[in-house]
Amino acid sequence: MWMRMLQKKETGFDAALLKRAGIAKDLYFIINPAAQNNRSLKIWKKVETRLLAENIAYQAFHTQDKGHAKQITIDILSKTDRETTIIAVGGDGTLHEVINGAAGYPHGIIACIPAGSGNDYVRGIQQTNSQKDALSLILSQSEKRISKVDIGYLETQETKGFFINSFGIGIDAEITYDVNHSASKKWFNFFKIGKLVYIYSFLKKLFTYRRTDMTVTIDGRKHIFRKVWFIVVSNQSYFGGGIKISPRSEYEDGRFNLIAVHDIPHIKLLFVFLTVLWGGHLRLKNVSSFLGREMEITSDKPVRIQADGEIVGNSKVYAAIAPYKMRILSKEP
Ligand SMILES: Nc1ncnc2c1ncn2[C@@H]1O[C@H](COP(=O)(O)OP(=O)(O)OP(=O)(O)O)[C@@H](O)[C@H]1O
Repeated sequence: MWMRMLQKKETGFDAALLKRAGIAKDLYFIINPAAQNNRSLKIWKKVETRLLAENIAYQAFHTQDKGHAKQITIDILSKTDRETTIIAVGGDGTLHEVINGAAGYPHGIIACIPAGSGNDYVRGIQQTNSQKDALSLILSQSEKRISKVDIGYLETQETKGFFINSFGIGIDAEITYDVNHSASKKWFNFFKIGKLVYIYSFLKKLFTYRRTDMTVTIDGRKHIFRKVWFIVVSNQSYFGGGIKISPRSEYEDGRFNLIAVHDIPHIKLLFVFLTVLWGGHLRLKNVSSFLGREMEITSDKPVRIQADGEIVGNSKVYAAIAPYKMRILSKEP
């Protein structure tokens, strides 16, 4: 009976119901129905079927708009001090919002059922991009699977908040903007090749993007890069839907890895992306790599900035490792 009541609740909140169910950690699923061009709902149906079959108590909330996943997360975590697992059913954008809602609540544990187009978080941090494995991980409720992961704090002229994967300034953010506003994303997702949309957009931007000079300060030390294609500051290895741009990133070491790709011709940029396949890009002369806790980047001309695949600003960004870690569920690498 209580199971049925829990499943029906989509917008309410009643921790007492879960307490009566007697489970160690409360489970809340936040589903973004718009992720992967609405395919996420089919994924959620499969998850729901398994939850029902295994008689698992949970609550589910569907987001109604951008920003809603953050608000739902705050609503859940601010009303309890019980161990609470919040599961984003969506892509990196949904997870970005959940992280922003959960930051500062030590009883929150974050997980993700991959249902987006790129899914860099599950690839790099959760360590599994299989929906089935992700759900098993969530249902195992094992303490051993909870890792304490760094998150980044970021400020631009337009916004401030947290990120978990990376942020980037330059052509990567222009591609992010293009992908999120193009009709082609729908078609790539339709044919289940969602991450190829980034490559398609990259090829479109390659000959139109205007490189700019950027000034970077890393833990107080200043560097100037000329004709920058992009600078990415990573907490984990992957960005752009599976590109292993930052293979040396460790998400528990209290440092970011900054990679700047600068002052190279168009054709060589293609070569850089080929060498990424085996990590060879880090040995190229105009690919610079630094580790640090605090970074400030200023571009000479306006250029977009993305964080976890969401556009967060233009031209100037400050970021630092946040003072607290995020508890996340992850498979052993
Ligand atoms: N109900 C909703 N309607 C429209 N957009 C929404 C809704 N809920 C969330 N969003 C927004 O949808 C956007 C895309 O979500 P998300 O990034 O999770 O999926 P994706 O783009 O398919 O995946 P990825 O980022 O991994 O490529 C996010 O910016 C999020 O804020």
